[in-house]
Amino acid sequence: MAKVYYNGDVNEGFLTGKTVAIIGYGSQGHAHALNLKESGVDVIVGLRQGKSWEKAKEDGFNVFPVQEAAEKAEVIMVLLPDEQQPEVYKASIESELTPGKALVFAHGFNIHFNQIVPPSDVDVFLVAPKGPGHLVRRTFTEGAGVPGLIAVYQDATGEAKDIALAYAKQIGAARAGVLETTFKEETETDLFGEQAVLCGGTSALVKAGFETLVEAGYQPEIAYFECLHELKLIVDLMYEGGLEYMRYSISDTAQWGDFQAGPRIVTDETKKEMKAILDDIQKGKFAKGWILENKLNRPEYNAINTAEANHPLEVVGRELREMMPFVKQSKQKKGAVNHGQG
Ligand SMILES: NC(=O)C1=CN([C@@H]2O[C@H](COP(=O)(O)OP(=O)(O)OC[C@H]3O[C@@H](n4cnc5c(N)ncnc54)[C@H](OP(=O)(O)O)[C@@H]3O)[C@@H](O)[C@H]2O)C=CC1
Ligand SMILES: CC[C@](O)(C(C)=O)C(=O)O
Ligand SMILES: [Mg+2]
Ligand SMILES: [Mg+2]
Repeated sequence: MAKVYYNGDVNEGFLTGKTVAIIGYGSQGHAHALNLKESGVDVIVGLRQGKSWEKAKEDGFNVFPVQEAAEKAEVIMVLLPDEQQPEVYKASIESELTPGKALVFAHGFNIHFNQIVPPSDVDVFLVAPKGPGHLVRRTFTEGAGVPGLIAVYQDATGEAKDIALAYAKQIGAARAGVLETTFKEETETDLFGEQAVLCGGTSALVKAGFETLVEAGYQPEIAYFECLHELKLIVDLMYEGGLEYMRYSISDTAQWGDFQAGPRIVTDETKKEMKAILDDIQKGKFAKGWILENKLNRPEYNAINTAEANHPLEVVGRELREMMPFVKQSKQKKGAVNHGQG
């Protein structure tokens, strides 16, 4: 079994006396900055002028233009959107990477796919929470945490792994468990997970279920509750106790249906497609396409995004959630709204 690091295994002292610059104050950025600050770490934030700048200031941070923040810090955590990172790195971070500093990421994309090539005399590592930033923040405030991965790409100081572990501990990840990996493994598994299972696979499953019921004449509101709203309640049980606990809680009728229907939905064909998706990731085909899509100003991304927002599932869901004030809406992932509450 792999070594899993918990709080007691980690010496947070490796961050003592170091200033950490959090570059970006979005989903991950606000969570890392606030969790580190509340763990006693000296944190500054690097941004461009705009909404996030104001939000980070409201949250009590000293905020600087990216280059100034990178200049002031020993540990520079890059929490900008992946596609923005290479340009900002070239313009404002590279020049501030004096020997012995640490360049840090929450995802290995730009290092693994050679979009950022750091100098050899700095530490380069990643601390990648295995969960959305708003949950990294929310769980931390609740005394819990989201698991994380660390990986060292360059160890110029001889302390890169210890600093990575200390960072992971101070954002709360070692409360849940931290594993060591490589940039390659983190990048490929993260892309696969979000595409095939967590985001792509789940969204497609929910939509197909909703459409099947509505096309058969059932009420959209019932289809929404059945295929989307209740998914959270079912996944919560899996989170707490695996498939076993979910199946313990559901009826035996549902469990028999699960055994019979599941393999008809996720078939050998589906698994073959999953393997093809993984292959595209491993060979760099997905990365190449995403980089190109951004160079072209995201024509396909924007068109799909608009169509998805207008899908009947989303329309009916918005109306139903209005009547459920207890369902939190962390509305603007990218907009630094409601970051404090997750
Ligand atoms: N989202 C998640 O939960 C997870 C993300 N990651 C990784 O974490 C990293 C950050 O992702 P995520 O948190 O989603 O990013 P976001 O899209 O939430 O980041 C947006 C932030 O970046 C700022 N920003 C964007 N462009 C620039 C720029 N050119 N110059 C300065 N600031 C800029 C925005 O400021 P402004 O308000 O001015 O636009 C905002 O503060 C990525 O590497 C991602 O793969 C890893 C695990 C999970
Ligand atoms: C599942 C999506 C994710 O990988 C994440 C929240 O971990 C991301 O890139 O946002
Ligand atoms: Mg992820
Ligand atoms: Mg990801």
